[in-house]
Amino acid sequence: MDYITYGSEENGNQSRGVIVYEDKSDMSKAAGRMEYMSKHRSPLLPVQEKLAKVTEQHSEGVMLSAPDSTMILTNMLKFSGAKKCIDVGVFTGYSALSWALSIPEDGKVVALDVSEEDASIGKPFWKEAGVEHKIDLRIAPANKSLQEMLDSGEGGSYDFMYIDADKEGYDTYYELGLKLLRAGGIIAIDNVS
Ligand SMILES: C[S@@+](CC[C@H](N)C(=O)[O-])C[C@H]1O[C@@H](n2cnc3c(N)ncnc32)[C@H](O)[C@@H]1O
Repeated sequence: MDYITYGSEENGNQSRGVIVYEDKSDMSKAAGRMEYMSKHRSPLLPVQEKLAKVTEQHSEGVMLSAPDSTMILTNMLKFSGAKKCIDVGVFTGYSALSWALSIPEDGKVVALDVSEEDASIGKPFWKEAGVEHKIDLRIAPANKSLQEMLDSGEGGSYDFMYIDADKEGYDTYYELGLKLLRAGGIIAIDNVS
């Protein structure tokens, strides 16, 4: 995870800003920080551990969102009282699971991916965690799903968006995200250094 941006000028937010969270030009410092976080963060829930382990066996298991980075974001979701989230790039469902665990019972995660097969790996874990009712999985290119959400009048209503999919699509996802987020909402973007 590299940048976190807040809100949208279009939605009237006054406090838009960018935090550079990780400087990949100095990997030794980054590795030190990751080691510190791994040692001092709260433990993962057993269901998160299990899904992470299953994902590691996947031929593209390296795509799994880093549990340490994900945990920072889940804390932000809890502190900010987020209810409505968008997960762009589901893979085996680890990030969607983490957001769903961090929002209230009536919250929702709209989870977007093109691979039904990979996303289906996560479904039993969503169920085991008791959060499957919060996750609305949509299998289609994310730009199409995001545009449909805007067209159906959901602009300015989301609290949080996590972008972790095809890099070519990031500009589009970001721009559509700015329209879908409420003022003060958060967009977190993975791997953009
Ligand atoms: C790095 S993985 C996501 C990892 C996931 N966030 C996690 O928690 O482990 C990237 C995902 O983006 C998906 N993807 C690629 N192109 C896409 C597109 N155009 N629209 C939606 N998802 C896409 C891939 O199928 C893949 O599952």
